[in-house]
Amino acid sequence: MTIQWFPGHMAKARREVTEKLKLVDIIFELVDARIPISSSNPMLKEIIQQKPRLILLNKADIADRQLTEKWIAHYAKQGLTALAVNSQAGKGMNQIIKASEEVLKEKRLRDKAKGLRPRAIKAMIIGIPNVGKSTLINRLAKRNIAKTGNMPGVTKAQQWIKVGKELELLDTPGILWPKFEDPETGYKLALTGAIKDTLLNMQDIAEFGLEFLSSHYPGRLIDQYKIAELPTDLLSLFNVIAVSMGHLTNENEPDYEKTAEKIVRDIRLQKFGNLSLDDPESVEI
Ligand SMILES: Nc1nc2c(ncn2[C@@H]2O[C@H](COP(=O)(O)OP(=O)(O)OP(=O)(O)O)[C@@H](O)[C@H]2O)c(=O)[nH]1
Repeated sequence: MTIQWFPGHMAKARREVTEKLKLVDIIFELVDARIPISSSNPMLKEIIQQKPRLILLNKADIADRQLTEKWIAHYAKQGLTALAVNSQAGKGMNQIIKASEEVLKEKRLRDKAKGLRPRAIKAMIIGIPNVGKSTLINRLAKRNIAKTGNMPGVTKAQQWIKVGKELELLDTPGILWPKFEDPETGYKLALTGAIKDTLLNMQDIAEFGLEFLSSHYPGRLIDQYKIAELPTDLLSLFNVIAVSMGHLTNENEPDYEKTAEKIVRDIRLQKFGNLSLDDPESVEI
């Protein structure tokens, strides 16, 4: 199942998030550590207004560690706190509570000065489909609350979950749409499994992936497909991989469809190791 983000659906998603915003002190903006910008919502700031936000770079276990550090430093320069987390393994969960307290420190001091009793921080998770919202909720709750799956758009229910004494989390995340502005973002979302393949042309996705790998990780490309030397043009590279992998048609021509599927699958299965496709130095922010 894929959410088709028609204007009506976007307006509804926005309304739902705006409603829930009133209930919480802080937003946990969940993004994919491999594509922090491409997996963010283009209107988040406008939607949440002044609400404090903690950025969680999820799936950090399969992202390029150096780039994740670069992203954290990049956000810090903007006065934003970002944490690398791995919701699947439950790594970084304690830091989430500590960082929330830090982000809300001044507000909590002001509340104290007003004589208000300290209470648990109320939070909600917001993110695009398939970024790991349900997995994170289940990890923080230490039990299965929400439905998870490797398909965008499968989250339901609504209640508060106690996470220790300090945090209460809405059990239903806010789901917002990804960016659609440029084809590059689409390819990155497809390569990380955030959107369905059928929304884009498989050969275009593979081509983008190959171009990215040849410029950023040529050694891994050579090793994975046992290529002697990287051709400089993409068509020759496609041909070399097709031959090397034995993806040929009955006429012994390169089978572009099969080869493209193989390349995309291999990227998603981390056959090239940990990859991050957004770099704060090259992505337009
Ligand atoms: N490697 C890795 N995979 C993760 C992590 N967190 C979630 N996943 C996987 O990502 C996929 C999507 O996770 P979900 O929790 O269903 O994502 P969601 O954001 O709730 O998705 P929707 O319900 O579609 O909005 C699942 O296959 C998870 O196992 C993580 O930290 N690391």
